[in-house]
Amino acid sequence: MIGITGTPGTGKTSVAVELERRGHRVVHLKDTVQPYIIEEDCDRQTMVVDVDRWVDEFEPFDGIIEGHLAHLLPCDRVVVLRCRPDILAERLAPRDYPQEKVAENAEAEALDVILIETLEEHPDDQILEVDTTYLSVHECADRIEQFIRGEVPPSYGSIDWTDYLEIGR
Ligand SMILES: Nc1ncnc2c1ncn2[C@@H]1O[C@H](COP(=O)(O)OP(=O)(O)OP(=O)(O)O)[C@@H](O)[C@H]1O
Repeated sequence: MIGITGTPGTGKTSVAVELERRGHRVVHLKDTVQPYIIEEDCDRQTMVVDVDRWVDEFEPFDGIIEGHLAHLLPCDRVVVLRCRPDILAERLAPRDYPQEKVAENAEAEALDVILIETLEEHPDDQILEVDTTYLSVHECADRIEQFIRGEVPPSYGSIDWTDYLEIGR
């Protein structure tokens, strides 16, 4: 099972749809969490999920799981999509999120939050970080397919976006 994770707006859904089009079996996290929703957080326009129970009850499969919690699952390998925080804020702009939520996501991206969480769950040699800032969805899908085939080695840690901590504030 390959996980595709990342901060909202990094392009997980877009690349997963492309990989699905190329014949991969893809499961979208948002289609699996419905039974685990505890409450709706209206201020943050988000659902609160019982993550522990969702992880416990998730049945691994041979394919790709896409979503911002995918790295918490027992994946064999994990792709962490990244996007430079200022560009991430631009990608999130059409969503009509409160400014606070855009800034929160940009800050999480600047602080490598999802990568750090991924490193807490998975060994180094199972992780590929992909900077999508200047890659098309097709190019991201190519990179992930190469990683799945073993043609691109695991790697992470070359990104430093601490200069972008104040984006959206
Ligand atoms: N590689 C890319 N280059 C440029 N724009 C992209 C790229 N990937 C996605 N986008 C655009 O960024 C926006 C967010 O993409 P997408 O919904 O796929 O992100 P996501 O990580 O799945 O977000 P969420 O976690 O909220 O579902 C969309 O408008 C999409 O068209």
